Amino acid sequence: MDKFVIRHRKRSAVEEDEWKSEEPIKKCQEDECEVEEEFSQPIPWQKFEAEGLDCDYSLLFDKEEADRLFNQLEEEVVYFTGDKAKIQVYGKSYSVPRKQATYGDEGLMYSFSGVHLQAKPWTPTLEHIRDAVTKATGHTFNFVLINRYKNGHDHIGEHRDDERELDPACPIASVSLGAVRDFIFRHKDARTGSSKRQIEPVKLELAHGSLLLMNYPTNTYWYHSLPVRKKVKTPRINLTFRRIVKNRQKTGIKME
Ligand SMILES: O=C(O)CCC(=O)C(=O)O
Ligand SMILES: [Fe+2]
Repeated sequence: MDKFVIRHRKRSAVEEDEWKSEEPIKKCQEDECEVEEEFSQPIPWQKFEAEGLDCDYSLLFDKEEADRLFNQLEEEVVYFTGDKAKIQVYGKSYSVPRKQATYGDEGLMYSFSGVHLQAKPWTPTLEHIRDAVTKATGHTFNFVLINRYKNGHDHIGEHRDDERELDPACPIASVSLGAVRDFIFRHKDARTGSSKRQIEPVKLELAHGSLLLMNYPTNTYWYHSLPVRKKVKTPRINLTFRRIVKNRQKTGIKME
């Protein structure tokens, strides 16, 4: 078994078309997926793997708690506006197709594509979610990047979170709240160029209250994206908890 897909609901015809327009994938049956229970909390984990890809997926919060956390974040989180909500590509300024915020330990900074985003101090809700992730995984985090997608038009393009200031021993822990969205991994050798290889993408759905761990070396070999899904009418908040090594701090994610 080398590929997984995790689906939580039946798709409409339009959604099926959107999936089919991306490359096909091999599906596995739920019962083929390994369930890991090696972390401190007895929540069931699904492991999915491919060449150079190692991720763990779980439902961290039940619907009631996920709803509550989503609503609290809608009250609490202050997103960047103005120049801080834009990126620079070859000297031109572009608006990011989503809203972003960064929180974390004092003095931490996140930089990409010409913007430098200072971490705001943790809020109580963010501390609560961070601590739940730590309890479930055994890993500690000093920074979170928050992306808010107002509907299915908001998205994030293919990129890797492979910056040298991220501690490779610590997975990137991605918590999703709100609308279910598709999430796609593509191997770097399956993208473009003369050495392009036939490696199937890995597609999954990130559910309300879910936790996805991207373990080393996933972000070395695989790009990921949250594509446009026009049928999605409701918002989603994603929190990627990270561990930044302070004295290595320089840049953040690179958008390509
Ligand atoms: O919204 C997501 O699920 C992904 C966000 C992401 O890739 C990132 O913050 O680097
Ligand atoms: Fe990312």
